[in-house]
Amino acid sequence: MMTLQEVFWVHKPKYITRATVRQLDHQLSPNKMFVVTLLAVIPAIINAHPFDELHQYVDDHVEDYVEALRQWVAVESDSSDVTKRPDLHRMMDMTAEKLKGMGAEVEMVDIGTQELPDGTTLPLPKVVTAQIGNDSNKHTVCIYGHVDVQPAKKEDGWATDPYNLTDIDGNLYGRGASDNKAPVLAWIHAVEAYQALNLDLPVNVKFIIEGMEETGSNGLDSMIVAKRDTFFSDVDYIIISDCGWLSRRPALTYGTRGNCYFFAEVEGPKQDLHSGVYGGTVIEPMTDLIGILDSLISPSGKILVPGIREAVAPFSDEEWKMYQDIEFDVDTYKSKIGIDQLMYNNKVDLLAHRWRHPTVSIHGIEGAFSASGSKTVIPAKVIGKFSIRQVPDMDPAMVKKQVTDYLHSVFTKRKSPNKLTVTMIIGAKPWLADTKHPLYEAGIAAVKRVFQVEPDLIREGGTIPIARTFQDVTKKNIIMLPIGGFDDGLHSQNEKMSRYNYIEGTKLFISYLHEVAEIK
Ligand SMILES: C[C@H](N)C(=O)N[C@@H](Cc1c[nH]cn1)C(=O)O
Ligand SMILES: [Zn+2]
Ligand SMILES: [Zn+2]
Repeated sequence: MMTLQEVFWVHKPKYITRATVRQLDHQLSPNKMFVVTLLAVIPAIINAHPFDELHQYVDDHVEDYVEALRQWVAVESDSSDVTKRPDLHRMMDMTAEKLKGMGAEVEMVDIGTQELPDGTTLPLPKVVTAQIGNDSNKHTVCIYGHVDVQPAKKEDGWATDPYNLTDIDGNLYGRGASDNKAPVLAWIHAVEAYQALNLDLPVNVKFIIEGMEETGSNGLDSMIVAKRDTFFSDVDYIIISDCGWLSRRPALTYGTRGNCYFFAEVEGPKQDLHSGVYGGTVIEPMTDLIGILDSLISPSGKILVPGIREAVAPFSDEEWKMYQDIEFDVDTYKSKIGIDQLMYNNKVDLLAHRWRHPTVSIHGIEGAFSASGSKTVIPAKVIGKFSIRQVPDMDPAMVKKQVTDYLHSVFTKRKSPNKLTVTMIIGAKPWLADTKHPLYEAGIAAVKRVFQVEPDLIREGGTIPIARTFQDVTKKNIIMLPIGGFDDGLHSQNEKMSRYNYIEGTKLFISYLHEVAEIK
């Protein structure tokens, strides 16, 4: 006769823990009334809920999780600053070590070099891939995240040192805390919790953690293509947690905008000039640049580049209805960002322009005088940096041509002797998922278990450059399962991750792994 332990591992009831089975087996196997007793205990065993055990484990390890985040935030892994590249390499090593420490099969994949504007090359940070579990009877999920960050300096207006995680009133402040270090750690801790309690992981788990997301995921597309028939061959689903909720209500994300990032360089005299001595005689590169940048968008937010607005997929009644039902308070939004007047006054228009319309943002001008104080200079060469967020059905290749042709035509009308060069350095496509896919049902169930509410189904205005490549190359379904708060201040001063979102988010991931395993 089978022991109770064997019976249960064969039939795998939903909520059984190994510990419970071992204990009962020890108590019951000598009993001649085995079958009768077994029938009697089944309901009790089925109700033995490992989530309580797992969630308790998470609650017991909060300070360890905060310490792990502190160590990661301390690394200035800014992918946009080449002088920080050694820190970025160290960050990738730390990520690999953490995954190795939990018994994962880890590889650090060399994705080549990056060409800098001066023609020199620099090694890209290696991509960390990892695998935990290889059971062909289970689904396999691949969790994607990034451990590079946006630039941050205390002088930018941070209240605390951006690289020293600071705990104030339950919020953990630090660059990269929410984007994307805490969510990556939360996934690792979710898997660790199963392991620590000797619970069978419900699915096989793979990780892909990169270090160039914030600059457009350089080198990652080709790695995905190269690994399509190896690393990805047994992956069923891809999970990304690199975005935030829209309100205090948890959310599942089904779309991201893409991004086309441009450099417009205007070159004039061979060096900077005294504005008193030369001003009025030279045609200034900065004036030309401001003129062409001003031609991109009207004060009311209308994109003026011909062809861009025409490419946008129409806004359907169904979408309008969906947006109408989403929890989003316009006044809270305004007060969180500290403005009285927005481009639009109503919720639906605001959400639509945040998620499913393109927009132009002007980010900065390299070569322009920007320090405090007054310098009377005519900069000789300036590079305007702007981006256009992409939505269905825009095509970055088309946008590149539209923007380049348009800026040259505006520049030509100025009859300037200066030289204009337009380059598109990032061309990331938008991504959209099918919310009817069981991955989303699983997300709803996991959110309900942990937060006792239905999640909102939302889109993300930001870009996860690799999302669309994952979809197009691997043909796997993707879900975005955010745990960031709506007010985390990504890319901004005083970025934070709340303890609540970090810890309850870890529990959400624990539950989600279980729900994904249930997908037929
Ligand atoms: C949403 C994600 N956390 C993020 O911040 N992505 C960046 C990626 C990007 C796009 N262009 C350049 N970098 C973003 O949306 O800005
Ligand atoms: Zn991110
Ligand atoms: Zn980011």
